[in-house]
Amino acid sequence: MKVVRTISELRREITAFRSTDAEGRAVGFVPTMGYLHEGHASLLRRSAQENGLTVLSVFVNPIQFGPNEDLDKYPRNEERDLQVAVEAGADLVFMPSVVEMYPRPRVTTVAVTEVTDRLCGASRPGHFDGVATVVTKLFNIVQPDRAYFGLKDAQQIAVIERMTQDLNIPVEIVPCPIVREADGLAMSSRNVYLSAAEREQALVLSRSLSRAGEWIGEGLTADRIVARLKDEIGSVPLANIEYVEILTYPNLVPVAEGQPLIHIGDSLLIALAVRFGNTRLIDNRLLIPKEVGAELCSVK
Ligand SMILES: Nc1ncnc2c1ncn2[C@@H]1O[C@H](COP(=O)(O)OP(=O)(O)OP(=O)(O)O)[C@@H](O)[C@H]1O
Ligand SMILES: CC(C)(CO)[C@@H](O)C(=O)[O-]
Ligand code: BAL
Repeated sequence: MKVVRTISELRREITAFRSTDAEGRAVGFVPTMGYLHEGHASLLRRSAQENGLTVLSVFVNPIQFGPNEDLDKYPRNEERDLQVAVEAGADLVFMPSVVEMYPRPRVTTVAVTEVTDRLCGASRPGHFDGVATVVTKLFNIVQPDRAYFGLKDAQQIAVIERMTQDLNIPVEIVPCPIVREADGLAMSSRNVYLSAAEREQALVLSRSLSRAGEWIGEGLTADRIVARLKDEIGSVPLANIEYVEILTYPNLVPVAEGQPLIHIGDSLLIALAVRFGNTRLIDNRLLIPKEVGAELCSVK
């Protein structure tokens, strides 16, 4: 595994791979903000299985953080990241500085509308402009055949899929299932911020999302299920709900009112963002039509 810090070095390595790989194998790309965990490792392993070269980027992208967010304290550990990366099958790790990625004042922004109107797009203004802009830059730098993203950030996948279609970026977006701790908590670099009491109470997120599947089976409508989720999460003393929403996926629009969800033909996303102290956690459950009311959709 090789570590590179400049765009020119990275391009040299990828060009060398493409021009010398006798079988013409594909380039897979896993963009991250580092502090790697098993969720990131699952994306790397999948890429390593499906491609001849797996490129990992580790870059805490300042332009996707709001002014009062956790950019300065976002967890970092380069040494551990490299260990996780090598074990999961990364071939090339791109760890650029902020100056390497943004060498001068930026006058260009990639803005994706509509699919960013709700959920994290609404609660983190400007966040997805920052994500779409850096992901476009990274796609242009790496020029991968496939890029791997986790469904924990389901809206991010919807945004990037739409962006690559609208802008004809020649990359296949591969959505990958959410990896959870044994007790159900979705893995996240931000879990490290949680106190023991917050960590314990945060289990309400995965627990209530599982119950929502049962409520769909009982024939409840979206507003009833949202109300029940809010009651269940709200009853946990340390939880502060930012949003709980049920939307169609990947268009991310509200479902028709008054209709039992079990009868809706679209894929559905049940998504939530909840604060425990200063830590903002997200989690979701994606259901595909034949499985509405039954199993969690797992994207193969
Ligand atoms: N638990 C998980 N399962 C699967 N993929 C994940 C998981 N957590 C993060 N990812 C994916 O890893 C990629 C990089 O995400 P990122 O580095 O922001 O990690 P993170 O743990 O989500 O961090 P945080 O939520 O604290 O920002 C994204 O595509 C993200 O969806
Ligand atoms: C895709 C991404 C690496 C862009 O900074 C980030 O939003 C993330 O880690 O999900
Ligand atoms: N995985 C999402 C990155 C962020 O929270 O900024």
